[in-house]
Amino acid sequence: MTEKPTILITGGAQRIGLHCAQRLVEDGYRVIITCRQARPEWQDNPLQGIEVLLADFSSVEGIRRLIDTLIERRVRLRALIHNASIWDNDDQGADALQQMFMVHMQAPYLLNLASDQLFDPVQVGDIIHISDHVAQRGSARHIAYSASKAGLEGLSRSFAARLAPRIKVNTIAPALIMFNEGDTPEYREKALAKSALGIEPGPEVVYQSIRFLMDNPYVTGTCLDLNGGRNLK
Ligand SMILES: NC(=O)C1=CN([C@@H]2O[C@H](COP(=O)(O)OP(=O)(O)OC[C@H]3O[C@@H](n4cnc5c(N)ncnc54)[C@H](OP(=O)(O)O)[C@@H]3O)[C@@H](O)[C@H]2O)C=CC1
Ligand SMILES: Nc1nc2c(c(=O)[nH]1)N=C([C@H](O)[C@@H](O)CO)CN2
Repeated sequence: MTEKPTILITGGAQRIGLHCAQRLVEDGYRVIITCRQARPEWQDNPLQGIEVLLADFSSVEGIRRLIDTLIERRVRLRALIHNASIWDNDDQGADALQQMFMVHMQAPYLLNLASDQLFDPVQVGDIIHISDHVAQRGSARHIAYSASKAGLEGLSRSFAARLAPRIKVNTIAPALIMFNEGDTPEYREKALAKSALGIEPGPEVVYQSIRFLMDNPYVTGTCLDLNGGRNLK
């Protein structure tokens, strides 16, 4: 029986990453996700068809440990989705920028540099970076976050040039996709009003964007704006 193509999603234990992992399993892929801690609910309800690798990107050692594990297991990736992210304000100053640099730039950078040992040498592969609409415009309340996401978009363009034609490399830049539990009604109303379409679309639209990029043989080095017309207001 032919082996299922494998997709790695970083930070895939919750929210957008987990939704996309579950949808890709439904599509017939073998999916590996990373997280820092296994969820207690997995004891009684293990994730179906999803392999979990523990990985903490707050240190270079933690990133390299993940890469070494993938190489030791001779994983051959069809796609690598850089989804892991810290969304925090700038109250922690230097630590905020350092940690967001590690997660949004250092981890994608080191994993992408290892792509010749991680991807199937025969079939075309995809690397997809999940950025944010604010990367290109800045954000007064999330300076380190938007700057590190802008760095991620720069990495994406450079790796697209370096890894072509074997691996397509792209970015998806969402605006609001899904709120967090603690978001107040006032915050939600304000956030919805920022885009022309004014909706909280949910994680399916990110999955649809991933499938578009994976299924299209002629798209690399691009950034897919997934923002509900946030730029129109
Ligand atoms: N939600 C939204 O509306 C929007 C999201 N995005 C982007 O989409 C992507 C997914 O968003 P969302 O699902 O809300 O993400 P989350 O805020 O839920 O974070 C995703 C995962 O990142 C992982 N992560 C955080 N720090 C580290 C670390 N040091 N090492 C390893 N993993 C880490 C966490 O893993 P762990 O399980 O270990 O805690 C977490 O589960 C992100 O890149 C985000 O920036 C962009 C615009 C809007
Ligand atoms: N890692 C994360 N990044 C972002 C999140 C999140 O929850 N985790 N949320 C947003 C918001 O949706 C924002 O776009 C509007 O509230 C942005 N990035």
